[in-house]
Amino acid sequence: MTTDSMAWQRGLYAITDATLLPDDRTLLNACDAALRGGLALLQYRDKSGDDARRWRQAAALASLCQEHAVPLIINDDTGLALRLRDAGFAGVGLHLGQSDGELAEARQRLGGEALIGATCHASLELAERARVEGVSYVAFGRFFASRTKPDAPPAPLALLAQAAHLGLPRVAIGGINEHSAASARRAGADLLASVEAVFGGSDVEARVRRLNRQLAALSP
Ligand SMILES: Cc1ncc(COP(=O)(O)OP(=O)(O)O)c(N)n1
Ligand SMILES: Cc1nc(C(=O)O)sc1CCOP(=O)(O)O
Ligand SMILES: [Mg+2]
Repeated sequence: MTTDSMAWQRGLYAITDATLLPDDRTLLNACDAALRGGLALLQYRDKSGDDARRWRQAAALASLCQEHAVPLIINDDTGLALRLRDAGFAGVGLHLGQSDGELAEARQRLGGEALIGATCHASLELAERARVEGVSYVAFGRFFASRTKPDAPPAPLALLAQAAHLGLPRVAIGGINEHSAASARRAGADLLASVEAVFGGSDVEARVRRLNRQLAALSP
C-alpha cells in the first residue's frame, strides 16, 4: 500500500476508543467492519499505557489497514509509529496533540512520506505553525458536544473556512455524527473524525455506510 493516493484526504476518519472497544477481538472486528463500510483514515487511540497491548493491537490494526489500503494513524506515540514502520507495515502515520511532542522532530524521524496530523483546537495560529513543521493535515474541534471527550475546548465551525488558505486537508472532530456531519462538511471540513458515531453501537459497518451516504449526497 502507498499513501501517494489522495483518497485519505476526504471522507470519514474513525478513531478507536478503549472503553467502547475494550478487548482485541472487539477492536479488530469493529475496525474491520468500519473499514468495510469505507474509511479514509483509521486512528488507533489507546491511553492504557500498556505497551504490550498497544503494540499487539496496533500491529493487528496495521495489518488490517494494509489489507484495506487505508492508512493507520497512531495517536500520541511517535515511537510506536516508527516501530510499526520498521516492522514493515506500510501506510503508518501519526497524530500529535499540543503536548504530545515536537511535530518537526516526528516529521524528521518518520520521513517525508508519512501522514502526520496535528490537533489545533480553535487556533489558526497553531495550524499555521503545524504547517511550517510539516504536517499532512490539521484538526480543529471540538465542534459539537462529545461524550468521548466532553472537556475538549470548543471551536466555532467558521474556523474551518478560515483555515482554507493553509492548503491542507481540514479535519473536524468532536461530536461528529449523523446529525452534525453535514454542517461540518458544509463549513469546510474535508475529513470528519468520529469515535462514538462509528464505534458506539453494534452495527458498525451500517453506521459507517450511513455516514458515507450522507457525505456523498453533499459532495459537489
Ligand atoms: C483527528 C484528531 N484530532 C484531534 C485529536 C485530539 O488529539 P489530542 O489533543 O492530543 O488529544 P488525545 O486524542 O490524545 O486525547 C485526535 N486524537 N485526532
Ligand atoms: C479525541 C478527541 N479530540 C477532540 C478535540 O476536540 O481535540 S474531541 C475528541 C473525541 C471525539 O469523539 P466523538 O466523536 O465521540 O465526539
Ligand atoms: Mg494526544
